[in-house]
Amino acid sequence: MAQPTHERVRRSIAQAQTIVVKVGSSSLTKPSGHLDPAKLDALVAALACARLQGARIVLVSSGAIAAGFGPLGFERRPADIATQQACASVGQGLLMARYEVSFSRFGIRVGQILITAEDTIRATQYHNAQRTLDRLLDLGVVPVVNENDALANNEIRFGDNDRLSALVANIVRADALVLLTDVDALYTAPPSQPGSKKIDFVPDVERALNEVKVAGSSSGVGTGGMVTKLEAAHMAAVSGIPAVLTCAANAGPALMGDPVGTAFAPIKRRGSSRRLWIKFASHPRGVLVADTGAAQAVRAGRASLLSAGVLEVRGDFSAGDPIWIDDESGKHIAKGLSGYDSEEIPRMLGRNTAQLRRFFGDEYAHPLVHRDNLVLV
Ligand SMILES: Nc1ncnc2c1ncn2[C@@H]1O[C@H](COP(=O)(O)OP(=O)(O)O)[C@@H](O)[C@H]1O
Ligand SMILES: N[C@@H](CCC(=O)OP(=O)(O)O)C(=O)O
Repeated sequence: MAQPTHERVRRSIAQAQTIVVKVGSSSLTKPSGHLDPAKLDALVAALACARLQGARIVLVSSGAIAAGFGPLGFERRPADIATQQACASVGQGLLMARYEVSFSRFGIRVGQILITAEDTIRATQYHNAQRTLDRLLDLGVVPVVNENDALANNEIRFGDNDRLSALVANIVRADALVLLTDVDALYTAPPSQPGSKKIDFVPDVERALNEVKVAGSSSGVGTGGMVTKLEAAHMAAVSGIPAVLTCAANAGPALMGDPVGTAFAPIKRRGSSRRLWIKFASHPRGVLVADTGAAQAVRAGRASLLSAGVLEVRGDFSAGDPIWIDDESGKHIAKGLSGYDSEEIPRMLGRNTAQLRRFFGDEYAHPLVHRDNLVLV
C-alpha cells in the first residue's frame, strides 16, 4: 500500500462516515478530579455537529471512576481495584446521565455499551457487540462505550480505554479513530521534558513506536498515558484506519480534518477484524509446537498449520480459542484460532490429511489452525 500523505490522511478523516472518538478521564474532569460538566458539554457539541451532518459516531468515554470517587467521599482517585470498581459503578450512571442530558440538547439519543476484554476475545461475544453497535448506529444513536470496570477482573482488564477504542473502531469498521486527551498532540518526548517537539504527522506508527519517547499518565486521573495511545494508533493503522490524536478542545476541527494534533497514517489495507483481534486482544489458552518444516511454512506466510507438522499440544482449550504456535525452541511464531478442542489433537498429531480422513473421518481432515485464523507475531 502506497504511503498516504499527511493531506490525504486528513482528507480521509474529514470524509469518514463512521468515526470512533475516544475521550480520556483527564479531558472530562476538573483539576480536583471531579467530572466537569462544561467540558463534557463542549465535547458533546462537537460530536453532535458531526452526527447531525450524517456521520455515525461511537464515543468511547472514560471517566466513570473519575465521576464516582467524589460523590463517594474520596479526595482522589483510589488506587485499589475494589474501590475503583465501586467508584466506576456509581460514576458510570452519573456519566451516562450527563451524556443523556447533553446529547438531548441536539435531539440525539445515546446508548450505553459496557464491554470487557472477553467480549473482544470470544467470537460469539465479539459478533454480538458488533451487531448491537451496528444496529445502534443504523438507528442514529451515539453508542457510549466504556470498559465494564465494575466487573472486569484485573487479569483481563484493558485498564485504559485507548486500546479498547481501537478494537471498537475495528468492530464497527470505522473510517477514522479520534483520540482525545489532555495534550494537544504527540510530542517527541513527554511535553514536560525541555526540547520536546510537536509531531504533526506520523506516516509509520511502527517506526514512531521506536523513536518517540512516551510516558505513562501524569494527570492523576488518566491511566495509560501516551504509551497506550500509541498502541491504539498502531492497532488502528494495521487495520487500515487513520487516527488523529489531540486535546478534547480540538474535537471539532479534528473531525473536520483540520491539521490539529497528530495524524497517523494507516499502514495496511483494512484487514479482517478477526485478525486484529487475534493479534492484539486475544489471550492464548494453549500452545501448538510446530516442527522445523511447519514453523518455516508458517513464518513464510499464508500457510495453514497442519497436524502433520505439529509435535505437541499444551493447555486446555476449545475449538475457536486463541492459541500460540511455537517453534521447537519455544519461541512464539504466530497466534491463531484452534480448529479443534485440545483433547482431540494428540491423536491427530503427525498424521497427514489422507490419514486423518481415513482413520477419523472428514471432520478431522482440516488444518489445526487455518491460515485465515493465523497472525504472525
Ligand atoms: N511523547 C508524549 N507526547 C505527548 N504526551 C505524552 C508523551 N508522553 C507522555 N505523555 C503524557 O500522556 C498524558 C495523556 O495520557 P493520560 O493521562 O492517560 O490521558 P487520558 O486520560 O486522556 O487517557 C499527557 O498528559 C502527557 O503528559
Ligand atoms: N474505564 C475507566 C477508564 C480508565 C481510564 O482512566 O482511562 P483513560 O482516562 O482513558 O486513560 C473509567 O471509566 O474510569
